[in-house]
Amino acid sequence: MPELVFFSGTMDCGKSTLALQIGHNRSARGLQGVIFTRDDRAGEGKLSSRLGLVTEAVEADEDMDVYAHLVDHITRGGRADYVIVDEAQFLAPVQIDQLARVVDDLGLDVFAFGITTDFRTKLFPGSQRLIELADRVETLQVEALCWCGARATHNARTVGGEMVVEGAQVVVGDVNQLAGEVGYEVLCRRHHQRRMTSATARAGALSPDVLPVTPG
Ligand SMILES: Nc1ncnc2c1ncn2[C@@H]1O[C@H](COP(=O)(O)OP(=O)(O)O)[C@@H](O)[C@H]1O
Ligand SMILES: Cc1cn([C@H]2C[C@H](O)[C@@H](COP(=O)(O)O)O2)c(=O)[nH]c1=O
Repeated sequence: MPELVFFSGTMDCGKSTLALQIGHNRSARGLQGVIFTRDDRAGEGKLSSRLGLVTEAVEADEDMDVYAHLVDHITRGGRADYVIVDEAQFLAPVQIDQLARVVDDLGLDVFAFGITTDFRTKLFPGSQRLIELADRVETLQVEALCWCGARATHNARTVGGEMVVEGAQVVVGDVNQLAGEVGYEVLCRRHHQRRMTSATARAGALSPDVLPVTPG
């Protein structure tokens, strides 16, 4: 049975790498996929992984009907044996419904990859709809880690290493940005709740100890 599968996790946990691997393994067996993405860091119409691999993809603009695009592709004689969607959190809920229709009406597997929550721990609308509609939600096996060594479960947005909690939901960016730039850092829940990034934890460790207070 064809499935809609949502591979979800934090930033930097290997989602795009897995998307590329799934595509590679299928193309090695003669299958042809259609790859969609939206707002990849590498630019329009790209699916890129931090391991250095990149492939061409169809940019799923906000007003694209993904189902209609695939029907048109097939009608024109194009092949579509399966579908991959990276940065799926950026898709509109209606586009996730279209992906479900691709599974149910066109009989294709759809593998969607995306982060679940934004820098304020709120679900992205696209991810919410995927959780609602997917046949399976899979967590990636390779854990991204918080600076403390615990499994990273949340995404923080940072400016100069300090966590910010206000701003637009969508700001394309990366982890390990230079000081002063807007960037992201993955944290465990405890440190996300306490707004402790690796930079603020380091600064705290370097500050001189407070003198012990002796009862007078
Ligand atoms: N130099 C490296 N050597 C080995 N693995 C790396 C290196 N750089 C990145 N990675 C791996 O790539 C992962 C990020 O992969 P990527 O597919 O770009 O993540 P995502 O799409 O989830 O943001 C990291 O968690 C790490 O496991
Ligand atoms: C947390 C968060 C992330 N983003 C952006 C930053 C990146 O461009 C992508 C995630 O890409 P990755 O391949 O999973 O690393 O999402 C955002 O726009 N808003 C956020 O709150």
